[in-house]
Amino acid sequence: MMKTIGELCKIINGIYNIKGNVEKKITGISSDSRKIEAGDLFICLPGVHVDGSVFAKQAVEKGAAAVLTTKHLDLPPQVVQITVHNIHEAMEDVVPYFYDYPGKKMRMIGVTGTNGKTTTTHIIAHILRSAGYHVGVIGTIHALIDDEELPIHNTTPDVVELQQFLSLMYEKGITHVVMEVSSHALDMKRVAGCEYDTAVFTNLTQDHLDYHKTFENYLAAKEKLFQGLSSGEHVKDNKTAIVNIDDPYGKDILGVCKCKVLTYGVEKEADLKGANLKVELKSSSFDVTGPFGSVSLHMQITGLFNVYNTLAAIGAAHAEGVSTEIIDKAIQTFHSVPGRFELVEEGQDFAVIVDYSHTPDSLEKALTTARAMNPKRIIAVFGCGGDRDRTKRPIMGRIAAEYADIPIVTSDNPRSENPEDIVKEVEKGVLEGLKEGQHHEVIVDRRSAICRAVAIAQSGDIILIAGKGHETYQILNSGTIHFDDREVARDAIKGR
Ligand SMILES: CC(=O)N[C@H]1[C@@H](OP(=O)(O)OP(=O)(O)OC[C@H]2O[C@@H](n3ccc(=O)[nH]c3=O)[C@H](O)[C@@H]2O)O[C@H](CO)[C@@H](O)[C@@H]1O[C@H](C)C(=O)N[C@@H](C)C(=O)N[C@H](CCC(=O)O)C(=O)O
Ligand SMILES: Nc1ncnc2c1ncn2[C@@H]1O[C@H](COP(=O)(O)OP(=O)(O)OP(=O)(O)O)[C@@H](O)[C@H]1O
Ligand SMILES: N[C@H](CCC[C@H](N)C(=O)O)C(=O)O
Ligand SMILES: [Mg+2]
Repeated sequence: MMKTIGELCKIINGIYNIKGNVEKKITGISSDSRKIEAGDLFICLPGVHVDGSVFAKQAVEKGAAAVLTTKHLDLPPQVVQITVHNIHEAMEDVVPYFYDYPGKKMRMIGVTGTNGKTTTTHIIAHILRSAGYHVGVIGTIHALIDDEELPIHNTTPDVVELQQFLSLMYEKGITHVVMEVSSHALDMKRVAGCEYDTAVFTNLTQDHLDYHKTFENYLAAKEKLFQGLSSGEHVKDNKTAIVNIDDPYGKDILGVCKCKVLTYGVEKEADLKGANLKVELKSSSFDVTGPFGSVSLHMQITGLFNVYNTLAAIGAAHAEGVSTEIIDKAIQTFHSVPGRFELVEEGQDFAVIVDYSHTPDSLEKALTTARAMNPKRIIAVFGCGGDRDRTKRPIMGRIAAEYADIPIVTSDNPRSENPEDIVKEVEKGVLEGLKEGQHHEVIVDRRSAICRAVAIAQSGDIILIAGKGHETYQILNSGTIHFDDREVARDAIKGR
Protein backbone atom coordinates (compact mmCIF):
# COMPACT_ATOMS: atom_id res chain seq x y z
CA MET A 1 0.00 0.00 0.00
CA MET A 2 3.03 2.26 0.21
CA LYS A 3 2.97 5.21 -2.17
CA THR A 4 5.46 8.01 -2.78
CA ILE A 5 4.63 11.56 -1.81
CA GLY A 6 4.89 12.43 -5.52
CA GLU A 7 2.18 9.88 -6.34
CA LEU A 8 -0.06 11.22 -3.59
CA CYS A 9 0.43 14.80 -4.77
CA LYS A 10 -0.67 13.91 -8.30
CA ILE A 11 -4.12 13.04 -6.96
CA ILE A 12 -4.58 16.17 -4.83
CA ASN A 13 -6.29 19.15 -6.44
CA GLY A 14 -5.40 22.61 -5.20
CA ILE A 15 -1.79 22.16 -4.06
CA TYR A 16 0.08 25.41 -3.91
CA ASN A 17 3.40 24.25 -2.54
CA ILE A 18 5.37 21.05 -2.01
CA LYS A 19 8.55 21.35 0.03
CA GLY A 20 10.92 18.39 0.39
CA ASN A 21 11.76 15.04 -1.17
CA VAL A 22 8.71 13.73 -3.06
CA GLU A 23 10.40 10.35 -3.71
CA LYS A 24 9.89 9.47 -0.03
CA LYS A 25 7.44 6.65 0.58
CA ILE A 26 4.43 7.12 2.86
CA THR A 27 3.51 4.10 5.01
CA GLY A 28 0.22 5.29 6.55
CA ILE A 29 -2.00 8.30 7.15
CA SER A 30 -3.52 9.87 10.25
CA SER A 31 -5.15 13.14 11.25
CA ASP A 32 -4.48 12.30 14.90
CA SER A 33 -0.92 12.87 16.08
CA ARG A 34 -1.42 10.28 18.81
CA LYS A 35 -1.83 7.56 16.19
CA ILE A 36 1.12 8.55 13.97
CA GLU A 37 3.77 5.91 13.24
CA ALA A 38 7.15 6.33 11.55
CA GLY A 39 6.80 7.09 7.83
CA ASP A 40 3.18 8.34 8.04
CA LEU A 41 1.53 11.41 6.55
CA PHE A 42 -0.04 13.68 9.20
CA ILE A 43 -3.08 15.68 8.08
CA CYS A 44 -3.57 18.92 10.03
CA LEU A 45 -7.33 19.31 10.42
CA PRO A 46 -9.06 22.29 11.99
CA GLY A 47 -11.36 20.95 14.72
CA VAL A 48 -14.16 22.21 16.89
CA HIS A 49 -11.81 22.42 19.87
CA VAL A 50 -8.38 22.89 18.39
CA ASP A 51 -6.49 23.30 15.11
CA GLY A 52 -4.71 20.03 14.32
CA SER A 53 -1.63 21.90 13.07
CA VAL A 54 -0.62 22.51 16.68
CA PHE A 55 0.05 18.76 16.89
CA ALA A 56 2.33 18.68 13.81
CA LYS A 57 5.48 18.84 15.95
CA GLN A 58 4.27 15.94 18.08
CA ALA A 59 3.48 13.99 14.87
CA VAL A 60 6.99 14.64 13.58
CA GLU A 61 8.48 13.48 16.88
CA LYS A 62 6.58 10.23 16.38
CA GLY A 63 8.13 9.85 12.92
CA ALA A 64 5.73 11.55 10.49
CA ALA A 65 7.48 11.74 7.11
CA ALA A 66 5.19 14.42 5.71
CA VAL A 67 2.41 16.81 6.70
CA LEU A 68 -0.60 17.99 4.73
CA THR A 69 -1.42 21.52 5.81
CA THR A 70 -2.95 24.81 4.72
CA LYS A 71 -0.07 26.93 6.04
CA HIS A 72 3.69 26.52 6.14
CA LEU A 73 4.75 25.13 9.52
CA ASP A 74 8.02 25.46 11.37
CA LEU A 75 9.19 21.84 11.13
CA PRO A 76 12.56 20.09 10.58
CA PRO A 77 13.69 20.25 6.90
CA GLN A 78 13.51 16.48 6.33
CA VAL A 79 9.72 16.61 6.86
CA VAL A 80 7.91 17.10 3.55
CA GLN A 81 5.24 19.79 3.70
CA ILE A 82 2.37 19.68 1.21
CA THR A 83 0.47 22.95 1.41
CA VAL A 84 -3.06 23.04 -0.01
CA HIS A 85 -5.88 25.56 -0.30
CA ASN A 86 -8.59 23.27 1.08
CA ILE A 87 -7.52 20.63 3.57
CA HIS A 88 -10.81 18.71 3.56
CA GLU A 89 -10.89 18.38 -0.23
CA ALA A 90 -7.24 17.32 -0.26
CA MET A 91 -7.95 14.70 2.39
CA GLU A 92 -10.98 13.39 0.48
CA ASP A 93 -8.72 13.03 -2.61
CA VAL A 94 -5.69 11.49 -1.01
CA VAL A 95 -6.95 9.10 1.67
CA PRO A 96 -9.16 6.78 -0.46
CA TYR A 97 -6.45 6.83 -3.16
CA PHE A 98 -3.77 5.83 -0.64
CA TYR A 99 -5.88 2.84 0.46
CA ASP A 100 -6.67 1.88 -3.17
CA TYR A 101 -10.39 2.74 -2.93
CA PRO A 102 -11.61 -0.27 -0.89
CA GLY A 103 -15.09 1.33 -0.81
CA LYS A 104 -15.37 0.79 -4.54
CA LYS A 105 -14.20 -2.83 -4.50
CA MET A 106 -16.71 -4.41 -2.11
CA ARG A 107 -20.52 -4.32 -2.20
CA MET A 108 -21.40 -1.28 -0.11
CA ILE A 109 -24.74 -0.90 1.67
CA GLY A 110 -25.29 2.42 3.44
CA VAL A 111 -28.11 3.09 5.90
CA THR A 112 -29.13 6.61 6.90
CA GLY A 113 -32.01 8.16 8.86
CA THR A 114 -32.59 9.54 12.34
CA ASN A 115 -33.55 6.25 13.97
CA GLY A 116 -33.12 2.57 13.19
CA LYS A 117 -29.72 2.65 11.44
CA THR A 118 -27.92 0.32 13.85
CA THR A 119 -30.83 -2.11 14.00
CA THR A 120 -31.33 -2.15 10.23
CA THR A 121 -27.62 -2.63 9.46
CA HIS A 122 -27.49 -5.54 11.90
CA ILE A 123 -30.51 -7.23 10.31
CA ILE A 124 -29.05 -6.75 6.81
CA ALA A 125 -25.70 -8.13 7.96
CA HIS A 126 -27.40 -11.17 9.49
CA ILE A 127 -29.27 -11.90 6.24
CA LEU A 128 -26.15 -11.49 4.12
CA ARG A 129 -24.18 -13.77 6.45
CA SER A 130 -26.96 -16.35 6.18
CA ALA A 131 -26.55 -16.12 2.39
CA GLY A 132 -22.91 -17.14 2.85
CA TYR A 133 -21.23 -13.78 2.31
CA HIS A 134 -18.36 -12.32 4.29
CA VAL A 135 -19.82 -9.25 5.90
CA GLY A 136 -18.29 -6.14 7.42
CA VAL A 137 -20.32 -3.84 9.66
CA ILE A 138 -19.54 -0.24 10.64
CA GLY A 139 -21.76 1.63 13.08
CA THR A 140 -22.56 2.98 16.52
CA ILE A 141 -21.77 -0.16 18.53
CA HIS A 142 -18.63 -1.41 16.78
CA ALA A 143 -17.04 -2.43 13.51
CA LEU A 144 -17.25 -6.12 12.63
CA ILE A 145 -15.06 -8.02 10.19
CA ASP A 146 -16.98 -11.28 9.94
CA ASP A 147 -17.16 -11.93 13.70
CA GLU A 148 -14.03 -10.02 14.70
CA GLU A 149 -15.03 -6.95 16.70
CA LEU A 150 -13.19 -3.63 16.55
CA PRO A 151 -13.96 -0.58 18.70
CA ILE A 152 -15.35 2.56 17.11
CA HIS A 153 -15.74 6.18 18.35
CA ASN A 154 -18.25 7.65 15.94
CA THR A 155 -21.25 6.03 14.26
CA THR A 156 -19.53 6.82 10.97
CA PRO A 157 -15.77 7.22 11.43
CA ASP A 158 -13.77 10.06 9.84
CA VAL A 159 -12.28 9.68 6.35
CA VAL A 160 -8.99 8.22 7.55
CA GLU A 161 -10.41 5.73 10.04
CA LEU A 162 -13.16 4.68 7.64
CA GLN A 163 -10.74 4.00 4.79
CA GLN A 164 -8.52 2.05 7.21
CA PHE A 165 -11.47 -0.12 8.31
CA LEU A 166 -12.54 -0.69 4.70
CA SER A 167 -9.02 -1.51 3.60
CA LEU A 168 -8.66 -4.05 6.41
CA MET A 169 -12.04 -5.54 5.52
CA TYR A 170 -11.06 -5.90 1.87
CA GLU A 171 -7.74 -7.52 2.82
CA LYS A 172 -9.59 -10.03 5.03
CA GLY A 173 -11.93 -11.12 2.25
CA ILE A 174 -15.07 -9.15 3.15
CA THR A 175 -17.48 -9.09 0.20
CA HIS A 176 -20.27 -6.88 1.62
CA VAL A 177 -20.00 -3.88 3.91
CA VAL A 178 -23.12 -2.71 5.73
CA MET A 179 -22.64 0.65 7.37
CA GLU A 180 -24.48 3.42 9.13
CA VAL A 181 -24.04 6.72 7.38
CA SER A 182 -24.78 9.54 9.82
CA SER A 183 -25.84 13.02 8.76
CA HIS A 184 -22.66 14.41 10.35
CA ALA A 185 -20.65 12.05 8.15
CA LEU A 186 -22.51 13.07 4.99
CA ASP A 187 -22.12 16.75 5.80
CA MET A 188 -18.42 16.39 6.68
CA LYS A 189 -17.83 14.08 3.70
CA ARG A 190 -16.43 11.34 5.93
CA VAL A 191 -17.62 8.84 3.29
CA ALA A 192 -15.54 10.35 0.47
CA GLY A 193 -14.21 7.62 -1.83
CA CYS A 194 -17.05 5.19 -1.02
CA GLU A 195 -19.44 4.08 -3.70
CA TYR A 196 -22.70 2.62 -2.43
CA ASP A 197 -24.57 -0.11 -4.29
CA THR A 198 -27.59 0.04 -2.01
CA ALA A 199 -28.68 2.98 0.13
CA VAL A 200 -31.43 2.84 2.74
CA PHE A 201 -33.50 5.71 4.17
CA THR A 202 -35.17 4.80 7.46
CA ASN A 203 -36.84 8.06 8.57
CA LEU A 204 -36.22 11.68 9.41
CA THR A 205 -37.33 13.31 12.66
CA GLN A 206 -35.79 15.84 14.95
CA ASP A 207 -32.21 15.43 16.16
CA HIS A 208 -28.79 17.04 15.79
CA LEU A 209 -30.10 20.58 15.28
CA ASP A 210 -27.12 21.76 17.32
CA TYR A 211 -24.98 20.73 14.37
CA HIS A 212 -27.23 21.20 11.33
CA LYS A 213 -29.02 24.32 12.69
CA THR A 214 -32.13 23.80 10.54
CA PHE A 215 -34.22 20.79 9.64
CA GLU A 216 -33.73 21.64 5.92
CA ASN A 217 -29.95 21.31 6.35
CA TYR A 218 -30.46 18.02 8.16
CA LEU A 219 -32.60 16.67 5.30
CA ALA A 220 -30.12 18.01 2.73
CA ALA A 221 -27.31 16.08 4.47
CA LYS A 222 -29.33 12.84 4.35
CA GLU A 223 -30.16 13.41 0.67
CA LYS A 224 -26.47 13.38 -0.19
CA LEU A 225 -26.31 9.60 0.26
CA PHE A 226 -28.95 9.18 -2.45
CA GLN A 227 -27.58 11.87 -4.77
CA GLY A 228 -24.25 10.05 -4.49
CA LEU A 229 -25.77 6.92 -6.04
CA SER A 230 -25.79 8.63 -9.42
CA SER A 231 -23.29 11.50 -9.27
CA GLY A 232 -19.50 11.74 -9.44
CA GLU A 233 -17.08 9.22 -10.91
CA HIS A 234 -18.50 5.71 -10.94
CA VAL A 235 -17.08 2.24 -11.28
CA LYS A 236 -20.30 0.44 -10.28
CA ASP A 237 -23.70 0.09 -11.99
CA ASN A 238 -27.22 -0.82 -10.88
CA LYS A 239 -27.61 1.05 -7.63
CA THR A 240 -30.79 0.75 -5.57
CA ALA A 241 -32.38 3.12 -3.09
CA ILE A 242 -34.60 1.59 -0.39
CA VAL A 243 -36.95 4.27 0.88
CA ASN A 244 -39.48 4.38 3.74
CA ILE A 245 -42.44 5.85 1.91
CA ASP A 246 -44.54 6.26 5.07
CA ASP A 247 -42.06 8.81 6.37
CA PRO A 248 -43.10 12.36 5.42
CA TYR A 249 -39.61 12.94 3.96
CA GLY A 250 -39.58 9.72 1.94
CA LYS A 251 -40.83 11.61 -1.11
CA ASP A 252 -38.02 14.18 -0.78
CA ILE A 253 -35.51 11.34 -0.84
CA LEU A 254 -37.28 9.80 -3.86
CA GLY A 255 -37.01 13.20 -5.54
CA VAL A 256 -33.20 13.05 -5.57
CA CYS A 257 -32.90 9.37 -6.58
CA LYS A 258 -31.88 8.78 -10.18
CA CYS A 259 -31.57 5.02 -9.80
CA LYS A 260 -33.74 1.99 -9.14
CA VAL A 261 -35.98 2.51 -6.10
CA LEU A 262 -37.74 0.07 -3.78
CA THR A 263 -40.18 1.73 -1.42
CA TYR A 264 -41.36 0.13 1.82
CA GLY A 265 -44.07 0.93 4.31
CA VAL A 266 -47.10 -0.17 6.24
CA GLU A 267 -49.54 2.69 5.63
CA LYS A 268 -49.05 3.79 2.02
CA GLU A 269 -48.81 1.75 -1.17
CA ALA A 270 -45.24 0.44 -1.33
CA ASP A 271 -43.10 -2.05 -3.24
CA LEU A 272 -42.59 -3.87 0.05
CA LYS A 273 -45.63 -3.65 2.23
CA GLY A 274 -46.04 -4.94 5.77
CA ALA A 275 -49.42 -5.82 7.30
CA ASN A 276 -51.12 -7.77 10.11
CA LEU A 277 -48.57 -7.00 12.79
CA LYS A 278 -48.84 -8.96 16.04
CA VAL A 279 -46.49 -7.89 18.84
CA GLU A 280 -45.44 -9.66 22.00
CA LEU A 281 -42.81 -8.78 24.55
CA LYS A 282 -40.07 -10.85 22.93
CA SER A 283 -41.27 -11.53 19.41
CA SER A 284 -43.63 -10.40 16.69
CA SER A 285 -45.00 -11.48 13.35
CA PHE A 286 -46.26 -9.75 10.22
CA ASP A 287 -46.98 -10.38 6.56
CA VAL A 288 -44.96 -8.82 3.80
CA THR A 289 -45.91 -8.47 0.17
CA GLY A 290 -43.15 -7.61 -2.27
CA PRO A 291 -41.65 -8.28 -5.69
CA PHE A 292 -41.30 -11.92 -4.57
CA GLY A 293 -44.97 -12.40 -3.61
CA SER A 294 -46.29 -12.64 -0.03
CA VAL A 295 -44.69 -14.21 3.03
CA SER A 296 -45.54 -14.39 6.73
CA LEU A 297 -42.58 -13.56 8.91
CA HIS A 298 -41.95 -14.38 12.53
CA MET A 299 -39.20 -12.50 14.32
CA GLN A 300 -37.48 -12.37 17.69
CA ILE A 301 -37.68 -8.59 17.86
CA THR A 302 -40.75 -6.54 18.59
CA GLY A 303 -42.49 -3.24 17.86
CA LEU A 304 -43.85 -1.51 14.80
CA PHE A 305 -40.56 0.34 14.38
CA ASN A 306 -38.81 -3.00 13.99
CA VAL A 307 -41.26 -3.95 11.25
CA TYR A 308 -39.98 -0.89 9.40
CA ASN A 309 -36.36 -1.83 10.10
CA THR A 310 -37.02 -5.37 8.92
CA LEU A 311 -38.78 -4.20 5.74
CA ALA A 312 -35.80 -1.95 5.00
CA ALA A 313 -33.44 -4.87 5.55
CA ILE A 314 -35.53 -7.15 3.33
CA GLY A 315 -35.41 -4.49 0.60
CA ALA A 316 -31.64 -4.17 0.87
CA ALA A 317 -31.12 -7.94 0.88
CA HIS A 318 -33.43 -8.28 -2.11
CA ALA A 319 -31.48 -5.56 -3.95
CA GLU A 320 -28.31 -7.52 -3.14
CA GLY A 321 -29.83 -10.59 -4.81
CA VAL A 322 -30.57 -12.71 -1.72
CA SER A 323 -33.43 -15.20 -2.20
CA THR A 324 -36.72 -14.91 -0.30
CA GLU A 325 -36.14 -18.32 1.34
CA ILE A 326 -32.84 -17.19 2.83
CA ILE A 327 -34.29 -13.84 3.90
CA ASP A 328 -37.26 -15.56 5.57
CA LYS A 329 -35.07 -18.00 7.51
CA ALA A 330 -32.60 -15.31 8.51
CA ILE A 331 -35.31 -13.01 9.89
CA GLN A 332 -36.53 -15.83 12.14
CA THR A 333 -33.09 -16.33 13.65
CA PHE A 334 -32.18 -12.66 14.09
CA HIS A 335 -31.80 -11.77 17.76
CA SER A 336 -32.05 -8.20 18.92
CA VAL A 337 -29.20 -5.71 18.89
CA PRO A 338 -27.61 -5.04 22.32
CA GLY A 339 -29.36 -2.18 24.11
CA ARG A 340 -32.27 -2.00 21.67
CA PHE A 341 -35.43 -2.99 23.58
CA GLU A 342 -33.23 -5.36 25.58
CA LEU A 343 -34.96 -7.14 28.47
CA VAL A 344 -33.29 -7.39 31.85
CA GLU A 345 -34.67 -10.54 33.44
CA GLU A 346 -33.93 -11.55 37.01
CA GLY A 347 -37.13 -13.43 37.69
CA GLN A 348 -39.05 -10.25 38.66
CA ASP A 349 -42.78 -9.91 38.03
CA PHE A 350 -42.46 -6.67 36.05
CA ALA A 351 -40.57 -6.04 32.80
CA VAL A 352 -37.39 -3.98 32.59
CA ILE A 353 -36.38 -2.82 29.14
CA VAL A 354 -33.12 -1.03 28.30
CA ASP A 355 -33.43 0.91 25.08
CA TYR A 356 -31.35 3.37 23.04
CA SER A 357 -34.12 5.86 22.33
CA HIS A 358 -32.50 9.28 22.63
CA THR A 359 -34.63 11.28 20.18
CA PRO A 360 -38.27 12.43 20.49
CA ASP A 361 -39.48 10.04 17.80
CA SER A 362 -37.64 6.97 19.08
CA LEU A 363 -38.76 7.65 22.67
CA GLU A 364 -42.35 7.85 21.45
CA LYS A 365 -41.93 4.64 19.43
CA ALA A 366 -40.38 2.78 22.35
CA LEU A 367 -43.12 3.94 24.74
CA THR A 368 -45.98 3.11 22.37
CA THR A 369 -44.44 -0.31 21.79
CA ALA A 370 -44.29 -0.84 25.55
CA ARG A 371 -47.93 0.26 25.79
CA ALA A 372 -48.92 -2.31 23.17
CA MET A 373 -47.81 -5.00 25.66
CA ASN A 374 -50.68 -3.89 27.95
CA PRO A 375 -48.64 -3.22 31.08
CA LYS A 376 -50.26 -2.14 34.31
CA ARG A 377 -48.15 1.07 34.23
CA ILE A 378 -45.09 2.33 32.37
CA ILE A 379 -42.27 3.91 34.37
CA ALA A 380 -39.87 5.73 32.02
CA VAL A 381 -36.34 6.59 33.16
CA PHE A 382 -34.73 8.91 30.63
CA GLY A 383 -32.67 12.04 30.02
CA CYS A 384 -30.98 13.98 27.25
CA GLY A 385 -27.31 14.22 26.29
CA GLY A 386 -25.24 17.30 27.06
CA ASP A 387 -23.50 19.22 24.24
CA ARG A 388 -26.19 18.01 21.87
CA ASP A 389 -29.43 19.39 20.40
CA ARG A 390 -31.00 21.30 23.31
CA THR A 391 -34.32 21.84 21.58
CA LYS A 392 -35.18 18.15 21.81
CA ARG A 393 -35.09 18.20 25.63
CA PRO A 394 -38.56 19.63 26.44
CA ILE A 395 -40.04 17.67 23.52
CA MET A 396 -38.75 14.40 24.96
CA GLY A 397 -40.04 15.48 28.36
CA ARG A 398 -43.51 16.08 26.97
CA ILE A 399 -43.50 12.73 25.16
CA ALA A 400 -42.48 10.85 28.31
CA ALA A 401 -45.28 12.53 30.29
CA GLU A 402 -47.79 11.77 27.57
CA TYR A 403 -46.90 8.12 26.92
CA ALA A 404 -45.58 6.90 30.29
CA ASP A 405 -47.47 6.77 33.56
CA ILE A 406 -44.52 7.80 35.70
CA PRO A 407 -41.74 9.74 33.96
CA ILE A 408 -38.47 9.88 35.88
CA VAL A 409 -36.08 12.46 34.45
CA THR A 410 -32.38 11.73 34.93
CA SER A 411 -28.94 12.27 33.33
CA ASP A 412 -27.68 10.85 30.03
CA ASN A 413 -24.07 11.79 29.24
CA PRO A 414 -24.13 15.40 30.46
CA ARG A 415 -20.65 15.89 28.90
CA SER A 416 -19.40 19.44 29.59
CA GLU A 417 -22.81 20.70 30.76
CA ASN A 418 -24.21 20.93 34.27
CA PRO A 419 -26.59 17.93 34.62
CA GLU A 420 -28.93 19.95 36.86
CA ASP A 421 -29.50 22.42 34.01
CA ILE A 422 -30.23 19.67 31.49
CA VAL A 423 -32.81 17.90 33.65
CA LYS A 424 -34.53 21.26 34.24
CA GLU A 425 -34.93 21.75 30.49
CA VAL A 426 -36.33 18.23 30.16
CA GLU A 427 -38.64 18.69 33.15
CA LYS A 428 -40.14 21.80 31.56
CA GLY A 429 -41.58 19.57 28.84
CA VAL A 430 -42.67 16.95 31.37
CA LEU A 431 -44.67 19.57 33.27
CA GLU A 432 -46.41 20.63 30.07
CA GLY A 433 -47.38 17.06 29.26
CA LEU A 434 -48.50 15.82 32.70
CA LYS A 435 -52.13 14.83 33.06
CA GLU A 436 -54.09 15.63 36.17
CA GLY A 437 -52.93 13.60 39.13
CA GLN A 438 -49.96 12.18 37.19
CA HIS A 439 -46.81 11.91 39.22
CA HIS A 440 -43.26 12.60 37.95
CA GLU A 441 -39.81 12.61 39.48
CA VAL A 442 -36.46 14.23 38.77
CA ILE A 443 -33.43 12.30 40.02
CA VAL A 444 -30.19 13.65 38.57
CA ASP A 445 -28.07 10.64 39.48
CA ARG A 446 -28.87 7.92 36.93
CA ARG A 447 -28.15 5.00 39.26
CA SER A 448 -30.51 6.40 41.89
CA ALA A 449 -33.16 7.01 39.21
CA ILE A 450 -33.01 3.40 38.01
CA CYS A 451 -33.06 2.09 41.60
CA ARG A 452 -36.08 4.25 42.36
CA ALA A 453 -37.95 2.92 39.31
CA VAL A 454 -37.22 -0.64 40.36
CA ALA A 455 -38.24 0.10 43.96
CA ILE A 456 -41.67 1.46 43.01
CA ALA A 457 -42.41 -1.10 40.27
CA GLN A 458 -45.46 -3.28 40.80
CA SER A 459 -46.39 -6.61 39.29
CA GLY A 460 -47.26 -6.18 35.59
CA ASP A 461 -45.45 -2.82 35.18
CA ILE A 462 -42.91 -2.04 32.47
CA ILE A 463 -39.85 0.06 33.28
CA LEU A 464 -38.34 1.59 30.16
CA ILE A 465 -34.78 2.80 30.74
CA ALA A 466 -34.12 4.90 27.68
CA GLY A 467 -31.20 6.70 26.03
CA LYS A 468 -28.04 4.72 26.69
CA GLY A 469 -28.79 1.24 25.39
CA HIS A 470 -25.49 -0.59 24.81
CA GLU A 471 -23.37 2.22 26.27
CA THR A 472 -21.14 1.19 29.14
CA TYR A 473 -20.18 4.67 30.30
CA GLN A 474 -21.51 7.97 31.53
CA ILE A 475 -19.70 11.04 30.19
CA LEU A 476 -19.47 13.67 32.93
CA ASN A 477 -17.66 16.97 33.06
CA SER A 478 -15.24 15.39 35.52
CA GLY A 479 -14.46 12.47 33.19
CA THR A 480 -15.99 9.29 31.86
CA ILE A 481 -17.09 6.64 34.35
CA HIS A 482 -18.20 3.03 33.83
CA PHE A 483 -21.98 2.88 33.71
CA ASP A 484 -24.21 0.21 32.21
CA ASP A 485 -28.00 0.55 32.56
CA ARG A 486 -28.37 -3.22 32.31
CA GLU A 487 -25.94 -3.93 35.16
CA VAL A 488 -27.46 -1.23 37.35
CA ALA A 489 -31.00 -2.48 36.69
CA ARG A 490 -29.96 -6.09 37.36
CA ASP A 491 -28.37 -5.15 40.71
CA ALA A 492 -31.40 -3.09 41.66
CA ILE A 493 -33.78 -5.96 40.93
CA LYS A 494 -31.62 -8.43 42.88
CA GLY A 495 -31.45 -6.05 45.82
CA ARG A 496 -35.23 -5.49 45.96
C1 LIG B 1 -18.52 17.57 16.11
C2 LIG B 1 -17.71 16.45 15.58
O1 LIG B 1 -18.16 15.70 14.76
N1 LIG B 1 -16.47 16.30 16.09
C3 LIG B 1 -15.56 15.31 15.56
C4 LIG B 1 -14.25 15.99 15.29
O2 LIG B 1 -13.80 16.47 16.52
P1 LIG B 1 -13.19 17.92 16.65
O3 LIG B 1 -13.45 18.73 15.45
O4 LIG B 1 -13.69 18.46 17.96
O5 LIG B 1 -11.66 17.62 16.80
P2 LIG B 1 -10.66 18.35 17.79
O6 LIG B 1 -10.68 17.62 19.09
O7 LIG B 1 -10.90 19.83 17.77
O8 LIG B 1 -9.25 18.07 17.11
C5 LIG B 1 -8.88 18.64 15.85
C6 LIG B 1 -7.89 17.75 15.16
O9 LIG B 1 -6.72 17.61 15.98
C7 LIG B 1 -6.38 16.24 16.08
N2 LIG B 1 -5.67 16.00 17.34
C8 LIG B 1 -6.28 16.23 18.54
C9 LIG B 1 -5.60 15.96 19.72
C10 LIG B 1 -4.27 15.46 19.68
O10 LIG B 1 -3.59 15.20 20.68
N3 LIG B 1 -3.71 15.26 18.46
C11 LIG B 1 -4.37 15.51 17.30
O11 LIG B 1 -3.81 15.31 16.23
C12 LIG B 1 -7.70 15.51 15.98
O12 LIG B 1 -7.51 14.17 15.55
C13 LIG B 1 -8.45 16.34 14.94
O13 LIG B 1 -8.09 15.92 13.64
O14 LIG B 1 -13.32 15.06 14.78
C14 LIG B 1 -13.08 13.93 15.64
C15 LIG B 1 -12.06 13.03 14.94
O15 LIG B 1 -12.55 12.62 13.71
C16 LIG B 1 -14.39 13.20 15.91
O16 LIG B 1 -14.19 12.08 16.76
C17 LIG B 1 -15.34 14.18 16.55
O17 LIG B 1 -16.55 13.54 16.81
C18 LIG B 1 -17.02 13.76 18.15
C19 LIG B 1 -16.43 12.71 19.09
C20 LIG B 1 -18.52 13.63 18.20
O18 LIG B 1 -19.06 13.55 19.26
N4 LIG B 1 -19.19 13.59 17.10
C21 LIG B 1 -20.63 13.37 17.04
C22 LIG B 1 -21.42 14.66 17.16
C23 LIG B 1 -20.91 12.72 15.72
O19 LIG B 1 -20.18 12.86 14.75
N5 LIG B 1 -21.97 11.96 15.68
C24 LIG B 1 -22.38 11.35 14.46
C25 LIG B 1 -23.85 11.07 14.50
C26 LIG B 1 -24.35 9.92 15.31
C27 LIG B 1 -25.87 9.76 15.16
O20 LIG B 1 -26.38 9.58 14.05
O21 LIG B 1 -26.56 9.85 16.18
C28 LIG B 1 -21.50 10.12 14.18
O22 LIG B 1 -21.32 9.81 13.00
O23 LIG B 1 -21.03 9.51 15.13
N1 LIG C 1 -37.26 2.65 12.56
C1 LIG C 1 -37.30 3.26 13.72
N2 LIG C 1 -38.09 4.35 13.90
C2 LIG C 1 -38.16 4.98 15.08
N3 LIG C 1 -37.49 4.57 16.19
C3 LIG C 1 -36.69 3.50 16.06
C4 LIG C 1 -36.56 2.79 14.83
N4 LIG C 1 -35.72 1.77 15.02
C5 LIG C 1 -35.32 1.84 16.29
N5 LIG C 1 -35.91 2.86 16.94
C6 LIG C 1 -35.72 3.33 18.31
O1 LIG C 1 -34.50 4.08 18.28
C7 LIG C 1 -33.53 3.51 19.15
C8 LIG C 1 -32.18 3.51 18.47
O2 LIG C 1 -32.21 2.58 17.40
P1 LIG C 1 -30.93 2.37 16.49
O3 LIG C 1 -29.76 2.27 17.38
O4 LIG C 1 -31.20 1.27 15.55
O5 LIG C 1 -30.94 3.78 15.73
P2 LIG C 1 -29.73 4.60 15.09
O6 LIG C 1 -30.32 5.35 13.94
O7 LIG C 1 -28.61 3.71 14.79
O8 LIG C 1 -29.30 5.63 16.24
P3 LIG C 1 -27.93 6.52 16.25
O9 LIG C 1 -28.28 7.76 15.50
O10 LIG C 1 -27.67 6.81 17.67
O11 LIG C 1 -26.86 5.75 15.59
C9 LIG C 1 -34.04 2.12 19.48
O12 LIG C 1 -33.62 1.75 20.75
C10 LIG C 1 -35.55 2.25 19.37
O13 LIG C 1 -36.11 2.75 20.54
N1 LIG D 1 -25.05 9.25 18.21
C1 LIG D 1 -25.76 10.00 19.23
C2 LIG D 1 -25.81 9.16 20.44
C3 LIG D 1 -26.58 9.77 21.59
C4 LIG D 1 -26.67 8.83 22.76
C5 LIG D 1 -27.12 9.46 24.03
N2 LIG D 1 -26.85 8.54 25.08
C6 LIG D 1 -26.41 10.79 24.27
O1 LIG D 1 -25.30 10.73 24.78
O2 LIG D 1 -26.96 11.84 23.96
C7 LIG D 1 -25.08 11.33 19.46
O3 LIG D 1 -23.86 11.34 19.59
O4 LIG D 1 -25.76 12.33 19.48
MG1 LIG E 1 -26.65 3.86 15.28
